[in-house]
Amino acid sequence: MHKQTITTSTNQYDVVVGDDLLSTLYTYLPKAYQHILVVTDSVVNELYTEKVLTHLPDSAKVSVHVVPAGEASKSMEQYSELLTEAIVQQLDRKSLIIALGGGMIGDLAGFVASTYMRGIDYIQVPTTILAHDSSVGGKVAINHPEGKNLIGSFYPPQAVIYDVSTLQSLPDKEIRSGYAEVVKHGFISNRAYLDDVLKTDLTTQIDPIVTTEHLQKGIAVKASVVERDEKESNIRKYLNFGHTLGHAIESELGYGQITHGEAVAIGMLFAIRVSEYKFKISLPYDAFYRWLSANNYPLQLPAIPLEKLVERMKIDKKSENSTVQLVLLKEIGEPTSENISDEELTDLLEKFMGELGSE
Ligand SMILES: NC(=O)c1ccc[n+]([C@@H]2O[C@H](COP(=O)([O-])OP(=O)(O)OC[C@H]3O[C@@H](n4cnc5c(N)ncnc54)[C@H](O)[C@@H]3O)[C@@H](O)[C@H]2O)c1
Ligand SMILES: O=C(O)C(=O)C[C@@H](O)[C@H](O)[C@H](O)COP(=O)(O)O
Ligand SMILES: [Zn+2]
Repeated sequence: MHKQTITTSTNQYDVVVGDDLLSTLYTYLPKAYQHILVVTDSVVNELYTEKVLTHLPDSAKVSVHVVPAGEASKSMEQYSELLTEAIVQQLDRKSLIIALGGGMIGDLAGFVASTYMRGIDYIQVPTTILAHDSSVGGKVAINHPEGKNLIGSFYPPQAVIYDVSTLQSLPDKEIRSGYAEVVKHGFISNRAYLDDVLKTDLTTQIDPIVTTEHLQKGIAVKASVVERDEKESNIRKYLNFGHTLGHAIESELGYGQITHGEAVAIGMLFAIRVSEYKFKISLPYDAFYRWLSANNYPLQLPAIPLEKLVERMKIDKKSENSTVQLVLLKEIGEPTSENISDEELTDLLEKFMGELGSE
């Protein structure tokens, strides 16, 4: 078991990573709760809810709310249903929400926790590789049809309890999606970590020891950023590497048509190309492309009109005065955030989409 404490200017909480933590979940709760609402999705519910329920204290009243699996549930409708559930179950200010699942559940349940009665406690119990990223740092949100995560808050959990044995049941697509964020943490932090991650073969059974090491390093990268800039005034933007285009692709194709990580992978390829062009440098675009291709990431998209992508990118939360900001790399481990005009963005996107090809 590995424990890391996240300390920001306003908060402190533990991120505990280890095997079979679901069966000792109650020992990691920061305090005793009389009333607990477990929020999970329809897939994770079948796999892990019972284990969680068996190991919560008998003294607590526990209810479960199951949301349909998939990105489409990070919606106003599910948010509203969950708030109604919290009211019906009579959760009060001393109650706890347990977000049991991947990033979709963490973001949705965390946003409910941040707004119900102006904020109640919640803990993150991540069950995907991707959620090494989403469970840490306190960004919680739902999507709007116009754009990803447009409605949300910064609201840290009381604890993150990451039982990595749950990762054994992940389908290949979700392994790929999660590893894209691991690679992102490599690109924005250091070459040795990146090179190590790009040696991973995701087409064969993942090695739990190697993956756990990758996840712990990713969590450490994320922690060091959010500890210094919790509310994204400056360096937290770097965690958005690959996301400006990635989010535009997700919302334009329709939530859930492509996974978050798969879209971010394409976004990172674009950000690398733009970095090479802007800073007259060479980055490992080809090596990264080969790794993505060898691991079956979808690299050709249905044809999307460029102006639609540009419009979507302008809605991104980093934009100021409708000017798109892209996170670029001056070199591996040296991210920067740069404004880019619509004209330049359109030209660069056109070239990149041509290079990538469409379905
Ligand atoms: N808040 C943040 O900082 C942050 C960071 C990164 C991503 N995100 C968000 O996270 C979301 C993506 O998260 P995700 O990739 O975990 O998606 P997800 O939560 O939708 O999970 C992906 C799929 O895997 C299934 N699943 C989950 N755990 C499983 C397990 N152990 N075994 C088998 N199946 C399992 C789910 O039912 C779902 O079908 C996106 O909405 C993204 O915007 C947020
Ligand atoms: O924690 C962050 O900050 C990130 O940017 C992490 C991203 O991986 C994540 O997808 C996040 O939800 C994106 O944030 P957003 O502010 O662009 O919605
Ligand atoms: Zn992300």
